[in-house]
Amino acid sequence: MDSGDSSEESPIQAKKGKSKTPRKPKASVLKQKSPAEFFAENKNIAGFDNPGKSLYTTVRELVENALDSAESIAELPLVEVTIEEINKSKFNSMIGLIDRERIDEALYGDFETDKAREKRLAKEARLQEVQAKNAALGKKVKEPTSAKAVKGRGEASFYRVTCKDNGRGMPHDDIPNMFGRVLSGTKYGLKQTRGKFGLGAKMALIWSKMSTGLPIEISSSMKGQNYTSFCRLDIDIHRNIPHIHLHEKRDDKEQWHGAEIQVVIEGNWTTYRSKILHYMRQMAVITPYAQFMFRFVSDTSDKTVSIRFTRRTDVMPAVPLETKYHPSAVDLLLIKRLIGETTKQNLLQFLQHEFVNIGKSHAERLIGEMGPDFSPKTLVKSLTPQQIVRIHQLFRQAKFDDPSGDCLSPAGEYNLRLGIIKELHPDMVATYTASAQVFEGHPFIVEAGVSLGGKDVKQGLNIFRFANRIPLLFEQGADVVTRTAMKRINWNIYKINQTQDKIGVFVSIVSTKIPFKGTGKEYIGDDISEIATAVKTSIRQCCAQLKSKIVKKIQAREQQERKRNLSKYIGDATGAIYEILKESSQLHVKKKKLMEVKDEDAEILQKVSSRIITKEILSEKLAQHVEQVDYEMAMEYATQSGVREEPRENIYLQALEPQKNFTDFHSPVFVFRLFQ
Ligand SMILES: Nc1ncnc2c1ncn2[C@@H]1O[C@H](COP(=O)(O)OP(=O)(O)OP(=O)(O)O)[C@@H](O)[C@H]1O
Repeated sequence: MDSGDSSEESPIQAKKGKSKTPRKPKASVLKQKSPAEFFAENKNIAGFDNPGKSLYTTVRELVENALDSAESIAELPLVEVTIEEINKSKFNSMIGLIDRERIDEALYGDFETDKAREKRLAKEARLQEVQAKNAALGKKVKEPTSAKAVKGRGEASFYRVTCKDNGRGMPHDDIPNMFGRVLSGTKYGLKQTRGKFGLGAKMALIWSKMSTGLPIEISSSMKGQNYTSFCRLDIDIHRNIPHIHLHEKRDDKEQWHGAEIQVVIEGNWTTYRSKILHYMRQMAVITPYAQFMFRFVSDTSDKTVSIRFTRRTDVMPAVPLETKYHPSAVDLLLIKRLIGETTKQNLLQFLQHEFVNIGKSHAERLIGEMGPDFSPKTLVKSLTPQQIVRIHQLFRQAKFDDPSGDCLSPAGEYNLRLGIIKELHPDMVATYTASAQVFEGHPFIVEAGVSLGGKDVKQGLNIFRFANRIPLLFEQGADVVTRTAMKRINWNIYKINQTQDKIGVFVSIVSTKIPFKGTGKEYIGDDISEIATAVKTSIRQCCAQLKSKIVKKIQAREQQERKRNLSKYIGDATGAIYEILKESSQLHVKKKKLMEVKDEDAEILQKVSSRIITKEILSEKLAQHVEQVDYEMAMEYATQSGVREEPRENIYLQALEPQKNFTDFHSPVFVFRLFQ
């Protein structure tokens, strides 16, 4: 398997050896690798970089398969994910290995020499001292990390990951190939799906084979079947074929349809816990019509986690449709493949039926342009390699209408908004769906949401990215969404403070081809101008909606503050005025004749002494006056800023389903659209 055979030595290494005559380098031997071998050796390509990431990717692959499966039969998804921690002795008993006590401690990676122990204890004592001092000064004290708690290099953690769904299930006979043959799947057509490569589930199996040696177990039942298929298998890495341990039909007593996949792998819950929980939460945001049950089960009960992400709506995006290729999205190889697969006889039919946006007359014109050795009747299977190159050249140069986004299935503004509200509880949220656009012949749709405030949201930008309704959690920095939100949106002009406010930015991109960058399906590059522009426009549209709400809120707050400021002094002012009035009224009674008091003032003083004017009445009148002044100030402000009528506000409506039959009613201030 390993081409760099360890027995081989380089000429440089050989020189260092005792022998004076350098060994001859062996002639390189031609070897082949199976796809399974390749991915086993380069598992980071598929997101299996280390045990922690492998646990995360396994969960992700199984959940995405479960959703694809339920949605393919238009069933509201119900997905149950359980990660069960398996301690070492349980794992050993599972594989039939007897637990052995350590005899020669010094053999182990975590062995501590007396000197090292002394050093560690001294360090711990010093740390404790510092902490005691800090505690005495009322400073924050960090939890001490005991060096003993650090695991030895060889101490692995094992987990049983189970994912159960209510999807389509799988045909009994196909199961072994679906799980035991790398690069086999049912999602290769030109269609918006979460899965694409026919790799994910097999990678989980390869990782389990590499880390625990245990097989994968699949239970599945399809609608209308009276049995459940059960299959336990692993993969023959060298031959890239399934190695079946057990494959049988069992009674389906529950009338269940769906699949349950179970795999035991090495992982690291401690380091990837938050990533896995974030992933589940973000999946719940973009899939509010699904019900997710997530459990982490451990012998240590305080580690146990159980979270239900409840379904909030029955409105499910339409099932994405398989579409044909756009002429500008094909290469030579693809044209050859389409020629090989087509059922059409001649070139005219082939062009019309195997591609989108080529009608009959358009096809005739294209054939005319190809040259004299082409005719509408040319048999497509008889095309020479040169002729195929000519077709390809013309496809690259000719003008075609853009493909429509009808085959795509975005989450929908309704679902996106609902998902954000249900998981984040923001103070404000705005959403926007851009119309379908095209990149290299592939249609794509960008949807965006921007929220302010909410639970578990940090100050500043909180970016949530989705591609074909999969949350993307890694490689955030280089992603088109992150870059756009950080660099190309002037948040200030929308009255949003980029560093102080808790801003949620949600961008979901769906397409028949997501132009992922890098090796994993982790981020979309910033270099595709069509996508970058659509992302920017969508975020800005959301911000514009929020701005009108924010301005209203600021005005209301200012008015409240003005009123509060005035009201604040009512008590003191009343007290002071009343005291003066009281004193004056007493004086007035005593020296009535001596004092020169105007009639109306005398009347007031009279009312004060006869308690017709009391402190309470005075306070009440002042409060009424503040109310009046406040109203007048608000009116004056409104007149100055040009608002002469009731304030207007834009409303943003989005149809739940893109329907074409409608009637518009126009008024000077709005258009009312009625769908039939
Ligand atoms: N839960 C499931 N329900 C029904 N079919 C499933 C399920 N899980 C896997 N499959 C089938 O097995 C095939 C292989 O799955 P796998 O995860 O290896 O690849 P994929 O989902 O097609 O693509 P990707 O590697 O991009 O995820 C799928 O195409 C699907 O047909």
